[in-house]
Amino acid sequence: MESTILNKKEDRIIKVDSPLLNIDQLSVSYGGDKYSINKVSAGIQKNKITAIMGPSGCGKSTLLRAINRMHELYPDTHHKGSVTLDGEDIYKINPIELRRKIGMVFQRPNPFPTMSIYDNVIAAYILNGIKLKRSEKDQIVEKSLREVGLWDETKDALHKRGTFLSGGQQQRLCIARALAYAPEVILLDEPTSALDPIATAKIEDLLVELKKKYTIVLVTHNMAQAARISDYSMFMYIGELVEYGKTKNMFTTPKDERTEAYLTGKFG
Ligand SMILES: Nc1ncnc2c1ncn2[C@@H]1O[C@H](COP(=O)(O)OP(=O)(O)OP(=O)(O)O)[C@@H](O)[C@H]1O
Repeated sequence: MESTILNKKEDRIIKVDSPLLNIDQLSVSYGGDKYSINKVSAGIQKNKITAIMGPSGCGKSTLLRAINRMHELYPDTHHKGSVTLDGEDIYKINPIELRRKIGMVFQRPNPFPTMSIYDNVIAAYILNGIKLKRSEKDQIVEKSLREVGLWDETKDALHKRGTFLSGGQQQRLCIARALAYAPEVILLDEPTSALDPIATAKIEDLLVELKKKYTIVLVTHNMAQAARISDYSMFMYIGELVEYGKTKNMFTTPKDERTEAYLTGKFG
C-alpha cells in the first residue's frame, strides 16, 4: 500500500512519563539480517492496558515475545536496542526470573493436559523446582483462581484435569497460572481469538479488573476489543511502530494514513 506520512514520527508516538517498561530502538531478527521488527521505541504505562494492533505478519507477536525474551526460544534470534523494566535491562536478568516478573498468556488456552486444575495454577513453581508448603500452595491456588473469577466454579474440582473446563474457563485458568507467579506485567497474545463472544466478554471484563494490580500488554486482531478495553494502542505495519497513543485519540483522529486505513478496514 502507498503510504503518505502525515506527521513526523515524534508526533505519532506518544511520550510516556516514567514508563514501567521502556522499549528503545528495539529490532528483532529470527536469523540473518532480516528484522521482523525495526527500531521500535515506546514507553509502556503502569496499570494500563496497551493494545498492539496491525495486519498479519507485522511483528505484533515478535514485539510481545521480545518483552519477556520468549523469542529467544527460537534458534538463531538476535536483537538490537534495549528493553528495561523498572529501569533494569531485561537482557541482563535471568530469563526464568524475568518471566516471573513478566508473565505470558497465549492464543489457544493451553492448560497442561496431564495436570490437575490445582497443579496447573502452580505449574511455574513445579516446573522450576520451587518447593512450597502445602498451605502456601493452597493459598496461591485459591487467590489466583479468585482473581480470575474461577474459584467458585472449580473449588470442588481442583483435582480434576484442567482440560475438562470450557474454552473460556481454560483461558482464565491460564491467566491464573500467570498470576500465580505474582508478575508485574502480563503479556497476552490474542487471548480471545479462540473463544466465543460470551467467554470473550468475560476475559475482557477480567483484564479491565486486573489492570488495577498489573500492567497489561495485549496483542489483538480485534479492533473493537482494543477500542473497548485498552487505554493505549500501538499500530504496527511491516515491523515498524507507525503510531502509538491513547486509544481514544487513535480511533477518533489517527495521525498516519496507514493507521487510518487499517482502522477503517481498508486492509487487514
Ligand atoms: N519463529 C520464527 N522464525 C522465523 N520468522 C518468524 C518467526 N516468527 C515470526 N517470524 C516472521 O516475523 C515476522 C513477524 O511475525 P509475527 O508473528 O511477529 O507477526 P504478527 O503481527 O504477530 O502476525 P499474526 O497476526 O499473523 O500472528 C513475519 O514475517 C514472520 O514470518
